[in-house]
Amino acid sequence: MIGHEDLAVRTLGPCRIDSPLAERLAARETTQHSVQEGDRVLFDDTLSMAGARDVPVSELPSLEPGGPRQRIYFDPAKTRVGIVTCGGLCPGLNDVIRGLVLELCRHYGVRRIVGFRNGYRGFIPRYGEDVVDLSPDVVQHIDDEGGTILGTSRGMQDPEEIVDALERLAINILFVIGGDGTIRGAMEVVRVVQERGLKIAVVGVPKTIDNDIPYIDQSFGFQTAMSEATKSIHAASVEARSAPGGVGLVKLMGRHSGFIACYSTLAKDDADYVLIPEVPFALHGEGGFLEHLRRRVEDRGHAVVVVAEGAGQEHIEEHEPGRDASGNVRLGDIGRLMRRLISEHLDKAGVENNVRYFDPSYAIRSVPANPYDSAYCLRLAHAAVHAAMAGRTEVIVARRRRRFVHIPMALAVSRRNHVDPLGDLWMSVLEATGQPVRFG
Ligand SMILES: Nc1ncnc2c1ncn2[C@@H]1O[C@H](COP(=O)(O)OP(=O)(O)OP(=O)(O)O)[C@@H](O)[C@H]1O
Ligand SMILES: O=P(O)(O)OC[C@H]1O[C@](O)(CO)[C@@H](O)[C@@H]1O
Ligand SMILES: [Mg+2]
Repeated sequence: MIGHEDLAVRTLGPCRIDSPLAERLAARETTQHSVQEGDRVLFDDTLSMAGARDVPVSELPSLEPGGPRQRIYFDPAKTRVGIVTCGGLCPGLNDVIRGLVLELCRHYGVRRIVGFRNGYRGFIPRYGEDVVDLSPDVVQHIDDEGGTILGTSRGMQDPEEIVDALERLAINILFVIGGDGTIRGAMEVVRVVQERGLKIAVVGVPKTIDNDIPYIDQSFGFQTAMSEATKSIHAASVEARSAPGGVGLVKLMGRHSGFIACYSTLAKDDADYVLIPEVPFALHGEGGFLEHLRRRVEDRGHAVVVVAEGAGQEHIEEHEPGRDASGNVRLGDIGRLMRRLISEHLDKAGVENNVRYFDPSYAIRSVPANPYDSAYCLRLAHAAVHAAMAGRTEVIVARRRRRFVHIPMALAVSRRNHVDPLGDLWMSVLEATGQPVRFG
C-alpha cells in the first residue's frame, strides 16, 4: 500500500526568493479547480481505500500539488537550464520543449537555456553532439511539427559523464522528457548529483504513447496517437466490408500496455476483436480466437481485429528474444503471425477470405500533437518549471485525477500502468466489440 514515504518530494533547500509570479498568486485558494501550495492532494479516491487505512483524514497519504509558489529556490537571473528528450517519439515533445522555454523566459526571466541533442548521449563528449541555445524565438513555432527538435535516442549512458557535462555547463536545472527508462536514467543523475554535493534540480515530464506510466491520468501525446490509430481501424473496416470474407487486421504500438488498442477501438467502434498484452488468449480449439473469428466471418461476412504489438507473445515460436540498446525486450511480430494464422485457418475451414493487414507503426507517434495534447503539454511544462524553480528534484510532474501534482520518480517507475482486465476500460472494450471475456 502506498504511504507517506512513497509520496514525499525532495527539495534542494528552503525557498527564500520572491517568485516573479507572486503577485498573481495573491488571491489563490484551494477550490474545485486549484490547490493552494500549502494544501495537499489526497492519494486515495474511494471511501473504501481511504477507510481501509484507518487513520484520521489529516494522516491520509497525499501528494504535493503542482503549480507556482510564492517563493522559489533558484534566482532566475543566475539560473541555467538544460532540456533533454529521450526514448521513442511521442506527439507533443516539441510542445513541452516550447512550453518550458517560454515559461522560463517570459515568466521567470531565466535567460540561459540549452537543449542537449539526441537524448542522454548529448551529454557524452565522445558522441560529439553540440548543444542548442533555446530562446522564445527558436521555439515559438516548433509545435507545428511532430518529433523533437532536440532529437532523441535509446542506449545506456554513464551518469557520471552526464553530471560532468552539467557541471561543465553550470546547469542548475535539468528537465528530462521521456518514459520509464528516461526517468530511471534521471534517478541515476540525481544520485551522482547528490554524491557530488551539487544543487541541481532534475525534473521529469513523463512521455509515453503507450500510456504505461502509473499514477497519472493519461500521458501527453497518447490522445493524438490513439486518434491517428483510429484512421487505420477505419481503413481496415472499409477494406473488410468491401471484400468477400474480408478481415481487417490492425497492429498497433503498445509493448506491455494495450491502451492505444483499447481507446482507438472504442473511438471507432468498428472492431470485433481487440487483443492486448494484459489479456492472454488461446488461438486454437473450439473456444480459441481463430474459431471464434471463423464463426464471425461466416455469420457476418467480415471482421475487424485490432492487436497490440505486445499481445500474444507466447504464440510466437520462431522469435529470438533480444533487447534494444536501452534494454527493452524486442517483441516478436504478432501482427504478421496473426495474418498468416487467420488466412490459414479460414482456408482450412473452407471459408473464402481476404485478409488486409495494417501496421501504422511509427505513423501514429510522429505526428504533431492535437490541440488537446498541445494544451496539456503546455500545462505540464508550466508545472515542471514551477516545480524546478521551487527547488523540487527527483520528481515528475503529472496530472492525476485532473490535478497537477508532483510524483517522486521512484514511485513513477515502481510499476507499469496496465489495462486492468477487471477494470471499466476493458469492460467497455468487451461491450463495444462483443468479444468473449476470454478465448480458450
Ligand atoms: N534502467 C535504466 N537505468 C538508467 N538509465 C536508463 C535505464 N533505462 C533507460 N535508461 C536511459 O534512458 C534512455 C531512454 O530509455 P528508453 O529507451 O527505455 O526509453 P523510455 O524513456 O523508456 O521511453 P519509451 O516510452 O520510448 O520506452 C536511454 O537512452 C538510457 O540512457
Ligand atoms: O522502434 P523504437 O523507436 O525503438 O520504438 C518502438 C517502441 O516505442 C514505443 O513507441 C514507446 O515509446 C512503443 O510503443 C514501441 O514498441
Ligand atoms: Mg520505456
